Amino acid sequence: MTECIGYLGPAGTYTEQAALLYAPEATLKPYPTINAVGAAVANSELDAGVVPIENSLEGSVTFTLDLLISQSGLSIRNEVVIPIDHYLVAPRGVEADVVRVIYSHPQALAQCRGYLELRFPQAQNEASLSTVAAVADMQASVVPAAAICPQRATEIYDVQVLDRGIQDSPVNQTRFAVLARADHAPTGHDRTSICFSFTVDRPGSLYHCIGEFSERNINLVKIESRPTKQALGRYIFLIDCIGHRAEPDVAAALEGLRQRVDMFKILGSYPLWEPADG
Ligand SMILES: O=C(O)C(=O)Cc1ccccc1
Repeated sequence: MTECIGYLGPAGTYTEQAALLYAPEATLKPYPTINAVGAAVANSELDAGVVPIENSLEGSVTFTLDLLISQSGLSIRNEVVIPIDHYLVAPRGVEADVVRVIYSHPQALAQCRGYLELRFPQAQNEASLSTVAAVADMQASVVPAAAICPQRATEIYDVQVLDRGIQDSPVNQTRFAVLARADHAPTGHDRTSICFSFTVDRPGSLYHCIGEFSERNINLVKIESRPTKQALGRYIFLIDCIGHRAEPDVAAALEGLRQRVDMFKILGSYPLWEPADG
């Protein structure tokens, strides 16, 4: 049966591109927010959902991290990485020198921060739910507006392209997570994502947790923290390591860590993304 896969829409977003690359045969369904995609996966309305998780210029997409931390019944089943090339568009007849508002997804605005400060110092930046929602917001604007969007959106909407490649670095890649109710079976080239927190703050707590991996020669590829949202200065740590949770060394490290912490959650083991050109 064809899989039904949700994504942060509407049609034309970078997330849709990632979903198409991941599952060209699937039925794709757009959702307005990352949380809506997560909820639809968790309640079985969807087989899977694609959401952005990390960008090479801007770092983590915190909405997605917070969703993974808080929503039960949700795992990462795969990852997809695509290059991001931003276009600046305006309604036909609106030239760059009259633009007063620029709409986009907060990640896209952040990835073009330097360009916007240099070229549009007077324009106000406005957050939209996605880069394609930004084009609709721009068209509804009563003041002259522009939007930062993917090339695909310039084909879907009747807009004029003011500029392209406007991100602050030519190397701009986003990693997307494919969310499902279960993670992936081992492939031999996997990554595992976990999160955990401590109730009591003691010297060396985090050091000993990380030691569980280094003792077993397991490579950590990401570590960061999010606020618990319960008290200032209290954090949930997120770690990615190489290997699958079913591999004996990884399983032992995870068990060792679990015994050292108060909250522990495996967000998923899934195959490492392999670029098409190897
Ligand atoms: O808004 C989009 O098109 C998205 O898919 C989110 C996003 C925004 C900016 C870079 C990568 C993904």
